[in-house]
Amino acid sequence: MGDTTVNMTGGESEDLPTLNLLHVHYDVKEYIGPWYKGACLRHKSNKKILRDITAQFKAGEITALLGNSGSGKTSLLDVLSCRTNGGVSGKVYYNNQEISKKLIRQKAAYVMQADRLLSKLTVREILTYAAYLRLPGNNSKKDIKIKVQKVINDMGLNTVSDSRVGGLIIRGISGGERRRVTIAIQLLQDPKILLLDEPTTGLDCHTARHLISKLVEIAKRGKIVILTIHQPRSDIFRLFDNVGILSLGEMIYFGMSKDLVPYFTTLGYPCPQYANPLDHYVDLASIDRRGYEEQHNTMFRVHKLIDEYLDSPILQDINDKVMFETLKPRYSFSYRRLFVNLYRERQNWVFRILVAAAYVAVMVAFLLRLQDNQTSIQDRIGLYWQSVSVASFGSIIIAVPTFSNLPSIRDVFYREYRDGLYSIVTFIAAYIVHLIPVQIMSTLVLSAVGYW
Ligand SMILES: Nc1ncnc2c1ncn2[C@@H]1O[C@H](COP(=O)(O)OP(=O)(O)OP(=O)(O)O)[C@@H](O)[C@H]1O
Repeated sequence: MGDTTVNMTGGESEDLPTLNLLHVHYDVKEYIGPWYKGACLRHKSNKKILRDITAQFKAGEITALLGNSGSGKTSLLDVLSCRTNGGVSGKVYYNNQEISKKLIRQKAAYVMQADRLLSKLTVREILTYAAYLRLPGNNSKKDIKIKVQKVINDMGLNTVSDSRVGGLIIRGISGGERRRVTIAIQLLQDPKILLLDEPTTGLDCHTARHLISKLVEIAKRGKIVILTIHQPRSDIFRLFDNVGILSLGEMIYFGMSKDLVPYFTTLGYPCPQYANPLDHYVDLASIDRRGYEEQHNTMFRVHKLIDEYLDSPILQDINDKVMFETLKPRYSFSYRRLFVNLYRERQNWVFRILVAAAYVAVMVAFLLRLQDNQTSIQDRIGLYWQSVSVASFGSIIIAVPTFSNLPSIRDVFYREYRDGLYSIVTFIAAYIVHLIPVQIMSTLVLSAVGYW
């Protein structure tokens, strides 16, 4: 599979890198009771943080995750970045490859909420030291300088590149610029996936919009950009390609931002004329805990929204896309490659043909002696029994040349299985499927000779 295939102008080619989630659940163990009882004596309970999350994030697109506090936005980013401390079930794939800590370290960068920057250094110095620490040692001084300048340009930090960052006592660059420096540090490694936990928190509306515009530009260069956000302005909402709204750890909407209002309108929740759609629908997905009745009513509404979304064509469409992109291609590529490899193994084919030809010769010699009378019936039955067993005995003979090929197939399988490219079942299924045409051909030949 190709990697980044989005061009610099934002134009997309067919094979975009994607991050797919399929029925992801995230649970943590909670210990209830006083701490001095220790982990063994305290009552353990399973806390469900995320339930049945299916989503697709594509390169070139920016996705915002929203929801009230505690809805599971940060936890979803944690799952995507393999930073969880509980049990994650379901599948998360990057480009049809199941994610692992190693893969995520290579492909993704995570920008946390807090900006931890050394106050006495300038923006350029901070980025240069970060580049020396993060980039491989074979980068020359000149390469580092070029990369630092590139991220400075990308994040629009040119005017402050030689200013000190500053801190609480001595003021330096602004809050928005500090955020952009933090993001620029992560961009040094040219990640394919950029995850940002509430990047606009603490910024005024104008600075927040400017920051999101920069992230849109970064996404257009072929990155997958996913961020969590609280109450974005409506002009910021329009910048997002996709929106995911979470409540109680479940999705109530995941899809294109332009489809958000039509989707909720069909459910009977149109957006009031002058309201910000995101504010309105995040409110709709929130639990009001001020009183029993309010809590009961809002809980009921949220569960209804979750059920509606689970039955929606939007989720069905995402589900189909994720299934298609994760399971089918790997199966078919595994099958196709095995087939091409085995097809080109001439000795394998020669043996198969020789076995079939030898058996046909025996059969013909035997059949020629048979006559059309009562005594030959027993011989004919014996011949048919023999023909049935030829497939299994033939396979044992054919296994001799196949075994010479097995070590390489086995080694490739172990490597790719460890990399999470496919499961054992997929590989065995591909191996069996590739044999079907050969088996059909040889069975047809044998049956035809037997019949005539
Ligand atoms: N390791 C953990 N152990 C126990 N509970 C956890 C753990 N991680 C998350 N949670 C709980 O899961 C829920 C979701 O947390 P999360 O931080 O993902 O919410 P959020 O939507 O990002 O909230 P906020 O907007 O306030 O940051 C919360 O109730 C939180 O307490």
